[in-house]
Amino acid sequence: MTHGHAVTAGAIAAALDEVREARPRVHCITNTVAQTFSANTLLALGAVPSMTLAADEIGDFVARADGLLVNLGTFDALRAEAVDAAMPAAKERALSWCLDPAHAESSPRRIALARRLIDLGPAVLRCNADEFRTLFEAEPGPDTVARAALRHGIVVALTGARDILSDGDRTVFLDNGHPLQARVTAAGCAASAVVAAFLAVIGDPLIATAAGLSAVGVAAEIAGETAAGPASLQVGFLDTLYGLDAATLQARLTLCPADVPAGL
Ligand SMILES: Nc1ncnc2c1ncn2[C@@H]1O[C@H](COP(=O)(O)OP(=O)(O)OP(=O)(O)O)[C@@H](O)[C@H]1O
Ligand SMILES: Cc1ncsc1CCO
Ligand SMILES: [Mg+2]
Repeated sequence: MTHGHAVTAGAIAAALDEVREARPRVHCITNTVAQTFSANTLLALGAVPSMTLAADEIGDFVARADGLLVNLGTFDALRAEAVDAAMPAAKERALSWCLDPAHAESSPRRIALARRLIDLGPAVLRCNADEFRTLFEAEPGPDTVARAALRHGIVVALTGARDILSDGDRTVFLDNGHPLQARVTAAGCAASAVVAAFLAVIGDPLIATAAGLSAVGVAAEIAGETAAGPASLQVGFLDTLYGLDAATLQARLTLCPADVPAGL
């Protein structure tokens, strides 16, 4: 395991500016529920989404992309073929990609798929607590997240009221966000798309993940201050993400290192 730099508020704020400047193209193999909101979230951030799934052209899209998301929600035959057709191009481009094992807990097929894709080496696995429990057969916590990251050589980002992020060496908590996010469908899927955009630009995958999830969390938190419910949260989130500047992100960031015992 290579030891990366400390995950600092300054590095996270700088990452937002870098992503805005780079305008990365992010190809998303994602579920039918998440597609429009994820594309709008990427556009609000300043990234360029594409969503095509057809096996005979997805390779061309990925060949032009800077980032890639694979999300297992509504994982039908079209999406299964899309993943197989996309992977050679992603490998050729050496893309750092994000895996979202949406609803892995719901079927044995989904668990097997998620495990097969983890073995293909995503840079980041972004999951919720149910998905984490199912995939790693452990209760979510900083030590179990760090152990999963270390075992697979990836960043594991577990989201919820408190996000826990680890690359097996560095483990951090992020407390930004708003409870109404859990009442907007595919908020986590959109967060994974944002992580894919940051991975396309930022070389350190843990810093990319922390920056992506904190941009989402801070935007939701600000939007939540005036939202009347889930619908206005969703609208306000897109507007706030669009207008979010690095100084506001840095000022509102609630990041702290987690103390994980050595020798996992
Ligand atoms: N109670 C909460 N308080 C603050 N932030 C939250 C809360 N619940 C979720 N979030 C935030 O919402 C975002 C989505 O995470 P969540 O864990 O709900 O994803 P998910 O379960 O995969 O969602 P979906 O499958 O609907 O896309 C994350 O950025 C997370 O930090
Ligand atoms: C509701 C739903 N069903 C499959 S994917 C999805 C959105 C993310 O949970
Ligand atoms: Mg999810």
